[in-house]
Amino acid sequence: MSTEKETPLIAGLSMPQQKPDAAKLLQSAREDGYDYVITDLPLSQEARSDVIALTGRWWRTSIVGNVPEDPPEALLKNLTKYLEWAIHMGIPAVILPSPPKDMVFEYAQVLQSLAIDAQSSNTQLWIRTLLNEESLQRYELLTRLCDGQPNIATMLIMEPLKPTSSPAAATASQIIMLHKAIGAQLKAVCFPTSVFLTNKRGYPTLSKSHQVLFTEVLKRIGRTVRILIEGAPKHDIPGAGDGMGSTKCLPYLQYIRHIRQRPECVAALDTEEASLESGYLDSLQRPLQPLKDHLEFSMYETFEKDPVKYAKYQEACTMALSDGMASMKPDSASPKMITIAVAGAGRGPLVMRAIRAFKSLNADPTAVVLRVFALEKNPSAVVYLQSMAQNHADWKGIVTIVHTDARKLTLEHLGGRKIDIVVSELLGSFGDNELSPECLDPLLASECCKPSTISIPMQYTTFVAPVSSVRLHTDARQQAQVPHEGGQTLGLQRAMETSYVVRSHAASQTHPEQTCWNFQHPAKETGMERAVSLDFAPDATFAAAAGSGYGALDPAIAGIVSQVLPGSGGAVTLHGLLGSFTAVLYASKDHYSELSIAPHRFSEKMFSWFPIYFPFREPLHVPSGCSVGVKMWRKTADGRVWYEWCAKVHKNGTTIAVTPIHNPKGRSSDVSL
Ligand SMILES: C[S@@+](CC[C@H](N)C(=O)[O-])C[C@H]1O[C@@H](n2cnc3c(N)ncnc32)[C@H](O)[C@@H]1O
Repeated sequence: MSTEKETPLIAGLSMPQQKPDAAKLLQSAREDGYDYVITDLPLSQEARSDVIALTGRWWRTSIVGNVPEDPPEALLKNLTKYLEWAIHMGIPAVILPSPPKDMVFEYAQVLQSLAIDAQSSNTQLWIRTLLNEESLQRYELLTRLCDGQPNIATMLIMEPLKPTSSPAAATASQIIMLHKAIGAQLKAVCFPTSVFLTNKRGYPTLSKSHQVLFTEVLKRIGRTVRILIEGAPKHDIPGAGDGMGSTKCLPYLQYIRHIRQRPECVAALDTEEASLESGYLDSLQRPLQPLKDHLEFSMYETFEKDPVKYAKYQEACTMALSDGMASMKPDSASPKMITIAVAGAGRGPLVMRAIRAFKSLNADPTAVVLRVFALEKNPSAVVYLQSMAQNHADWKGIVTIVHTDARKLTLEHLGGRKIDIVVSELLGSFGDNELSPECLDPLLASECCKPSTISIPMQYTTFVAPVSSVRLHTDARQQAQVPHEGGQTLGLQRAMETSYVVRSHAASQTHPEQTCWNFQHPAKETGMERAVSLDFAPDATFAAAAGSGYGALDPAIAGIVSQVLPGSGGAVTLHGLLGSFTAVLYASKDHYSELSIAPHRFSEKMFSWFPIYFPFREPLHVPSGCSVGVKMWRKTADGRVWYEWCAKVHKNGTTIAVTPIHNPKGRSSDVSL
């Protein structure tokens, strides 16, 4: 199925020999199917025929400006003139040279004030960046100097890859750098016509390594990335394709489209999961607080579309029921009753799955029967549950709705019956951050439960990893200005001391995640507070990008990137921490069922949870060979739970840099009990 229309590949063409006549180039490029063309920007007072040939609409939609690679001094002198004109014309994006080697500070100074001006015309500034450490570091320094200015982004220039004795290792190190670029606001990828090889039929094709890199880009940010073909055509194929234009560049576009249509790219971009997620993609959300707030109907509906979560719960219920039935002593007098309480039933999907699990075991009704209590504190959801209990054939006579906070359940609510199995889904992206422990522990310790009562989930473990992403950091900073409750803006301190749920393709996890802490039900440890110190050593540096880890990583590529590469502990800039969790729903001698969003064991195709981002107030630079120490706390007091976090950079026992402790006393963000 072609989905070209829904997710257009936005491709542009740059043919330096045809400049400056953007009007002519645009006409033939569009006939060939390109969406936009690149033209060198004029210096003020330079006369150009295309300025009068094209109306403003074309400049605003179909032209990307290019700042020529002048010598450094001339570049700095002319930058303002070039950009003033682009801003005046409302050109959507301008491509700029990489910062000159010894003039990054000077370049940043001019660029930052121009970028602020360019915001008025929504003009993005794309900095040419090569896929090598030096070029990426220079770009990163530039963006740090420009203080995460949101309209400064990177355009990656694909170069011919050097022949190497180990192509897999070469591709792996390129992928690591690619992930860094994606985390650094990658907006466009440029293929010079010279990187294309020629296939047997004379058509352009990319090397295997370039194909892997490009596929990775499409899988991650294919919905937003711009593609650019640059340079004179090198493949002259008479009568090739159906393009009408005279650019002879159609075969390059056809090849790019061909890669875009590969199943792995289409799968990553066009599944229902991807379209449901797209609203969340790279957009920071405050975590839900289902205990304090009442969820809306549409939110329950969205949750219920998850193809994995409920299947896993049904699996776990089946395991628990079958273990429970196997251990029952036969009693001919009356059937045994198994009592399940669903704590936080919402609209009832877990009730349904518990019933289906019981039915799947084909138990003899004279020997065992099921009772289900659906506990819910949201009055609107209770209305729905009541309707289900009265009308759904599978629920009638089995399900009782109890409108209560699970912490306040009494034996009276249950007609004197104690609970055998508590099923709940009170989990957040960081496992315990929707206060599952605070809700389940009182219930499991109450008169309603027995020492043998089983909880599904039985336990959950929280993970954390350092993350590099200019994009996430910039977006968190922007939250400072976004009006929140009561129309108040958050302010910078609060914005950077708040955690955000985000499905990000623009974040690269720099080290494998490590275990933070764990909660078990029934509780094995007393107290709800936790603290952990973690050390992320430099030699473990890898680039299993957070985005991909969450579902879309090609196992072949995952195999490559998770290798520890020689010299891979290079310098990196961290922008915060990425949290995730794994929940063991049920485990026994014979059975095991879990769900997980931890990148190392992600439950494929599950989209109920996205990772949680804890920002650092300022980016933290980690020089090559240094370790990162992370400390996190879960604190509780006065009916509130909150997290505090900080990090340090150290080498051989000496601390080189630290972040402040974020969110002390929960002054900026917390979860209400
Ligand atoms: C994340 S939703 C899950 C709903 C449903 N089980 C599902 O999977 O779609 C959590 C539900 O638990 C309810 N909830 C949270 N804390 C609760 C508590 N202490 N007692 C009763 N219900 C609670 C919320 O109102 C919400 O309906």
